[in-house]
Amino acid sequence: MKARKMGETRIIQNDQVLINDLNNYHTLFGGVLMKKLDACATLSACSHARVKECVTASTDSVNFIEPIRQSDKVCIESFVTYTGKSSMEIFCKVIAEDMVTGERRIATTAFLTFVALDENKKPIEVPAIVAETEEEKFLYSTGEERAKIRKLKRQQNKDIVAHLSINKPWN
Ligand SMILES: CC(=O)SCCNC(=O)CCNC(=O)[C@H](O)C(C)(C)COP(=O)(O)OP(=O)(O)OC[C@H]1O[C@@H](n2cnc3c(N)ncnc32)[C@H](O)[C@@H]1OP(=O)(O)O
Repeated sequence: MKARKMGETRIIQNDQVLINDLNNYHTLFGGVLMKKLDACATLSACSHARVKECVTASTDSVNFIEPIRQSDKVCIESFVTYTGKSSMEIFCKVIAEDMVTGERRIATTAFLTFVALDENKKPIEVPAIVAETEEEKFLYSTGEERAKIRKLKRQQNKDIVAHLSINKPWN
């Protein structure tokens, strides 16, 4: 399977901040942004795997670094930064740009893990990824460590799930 360049998986979405997407503090709702990240990351994953279905397996912490205001333009960038057998790590970078001053700042970052599925909804192998720019090379070189932590967290979560009740809370 031929490796794909990170740039080929890069999705860029520019957006305005709509009034209905604001919270009580007049900044963009975190949940609204998370939905946008998931949508961009899906396109990055599918561009890499070239299959019909790529599902979100997990999301690492979403880091809300700076609030996003209504006067900002929001630019979401997502691209594949690391791959396993069937899984893909997608990095999302959100830049808020003040539309009056033009000042740009990193507002949010997140890593999401997607899994490519075949026609029978089973995990299917994905191509390797090739980093080209300095930013891409840094993200790739630190990917193995993040993958290890994720594996550990998955196991921890399995232990938690094994202890969860599925009884109706009111019984
Ligand atoms: C775009 C959307 O909105 S999709 C909707 C939300 N997402 C979903 O509904 C997905 C629901 N979950 C699932 O279908 C399954 O749990 C799957 C497909 C994610 C994993 O299926 P499993 O049968 O557990 O597959 P398996 O154990 O073989 O793991 C497949 C790969 O996923 C990775 N993986 C599975 N769960 C996780 C997780 N929580 N975090 C990170 N990676 C994970 C595995 O490490 C493995 O990677 P590799 O192939 O690169 O080694």
